[in-house]
Amino acid sequence: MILYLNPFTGLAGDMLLAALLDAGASLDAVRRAVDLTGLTGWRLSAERVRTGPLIATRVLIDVHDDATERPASTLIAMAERTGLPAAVAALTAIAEAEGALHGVPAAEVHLHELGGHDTLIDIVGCAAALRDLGVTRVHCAPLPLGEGTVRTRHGVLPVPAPATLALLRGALVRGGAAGEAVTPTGAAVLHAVATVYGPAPEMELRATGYGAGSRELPDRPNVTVAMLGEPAARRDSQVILTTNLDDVTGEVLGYVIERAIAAGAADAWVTPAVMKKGRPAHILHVLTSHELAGALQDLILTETGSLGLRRSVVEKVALPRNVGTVELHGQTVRMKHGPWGVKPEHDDLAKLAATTGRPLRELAREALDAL
Ligand SMILES: O=C([S-])c1cc(C(=O)S)c[n+]([C@@H]2O[C@H](COP(=O)(O)O)[C@@H](O)[C@H]2O)c1
Ligand code: NI
Repeated sequence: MILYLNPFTGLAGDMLLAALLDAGASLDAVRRAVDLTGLTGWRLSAERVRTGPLIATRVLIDVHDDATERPASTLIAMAERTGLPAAVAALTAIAEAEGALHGVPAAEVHLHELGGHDTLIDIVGCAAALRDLGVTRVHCAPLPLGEGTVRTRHGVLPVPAPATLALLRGALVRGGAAGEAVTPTGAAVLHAVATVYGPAPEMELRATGYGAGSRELPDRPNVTVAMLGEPAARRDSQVILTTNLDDVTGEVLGYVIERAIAAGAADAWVTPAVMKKGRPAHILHVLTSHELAGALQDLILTETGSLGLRRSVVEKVALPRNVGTVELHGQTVRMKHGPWGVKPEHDDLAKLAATTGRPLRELAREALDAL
């Protein structure tokens, strides 16, 4: 599952967790993960709230008699008990950022506000929610940096907070948004899951979630928006390279097709044509990924001697398929299962026909019977 985030007014750890819960993550799964940390006396709930004109989810964290500051190493050890690598990575990144900012080794960092229970619950909660939703890739629109100052136990700091900025190295950011729009906790989770910044990836949208922040804004809902989708693999963008050839032998055409396939082309073929001046010719077509298009273009031009070709971007539609096998006359034959039925792999049948001397069509029937 792909997650695309629109940090409309910003992104804090609690807003991200709320957005993931609103998009369908299980609150029980999140609570079970937090429980594994060994933290005691905490309660986590989610409520539907109005923020501006929108209804969104807000998370509420309630903790009794807990420490409000901790060494970073304590939080990391607690996160390690959850078996959630993203939670450990996020807390380790906070320790490293804080260590670099304050000039102490990461292992000796003592966290103030960031050492509280809410940091642990937000980070472990986000990691558990991402796992529960089956998220494998996170994309995010440019993050609004906010402006002003923030009062911390370090004293007054600029916004974005130094820890947030350190955690956002490599991220796409933009101006705008009021106050502390992105917090170190939100930035740490984005960092830990190797977020890709930019426009929404192509995906089939499955669910959306609105995660509310704690502040009310005068003119807009204070939300982070989560969009969940499946990769749009069935509509893969590819390139077709074509060139008209009236002075190339059949031998060269066959050779170029073989070389193109060996170089990774998805397919290569020729069609007959009658060109200008009534010349009989062939059109060579090579279907390829964008990545291989350059190399295949060079191959075609070098081997055919053509002075040019056409490139067009096409949408390739591929139905889902699985490959199984059957054993036939002591050999393995691959069987392609698609939505339309099953088909034996021709290359395997041809090999079997060569070694057994049996007719190809009979072997195809036997392979289907062997299923
Ligand atoms: O706790 C520490 S050491 C701390 C460091 C810094 C630096 O930028 S350095 C900033 N803060 C502020 O604490 C809160 C934490 O907010 P979360 O929502 O991420 O829990 C935030 O205002 C930071 O700017 C704390
Ligand atoms: Ni700090």
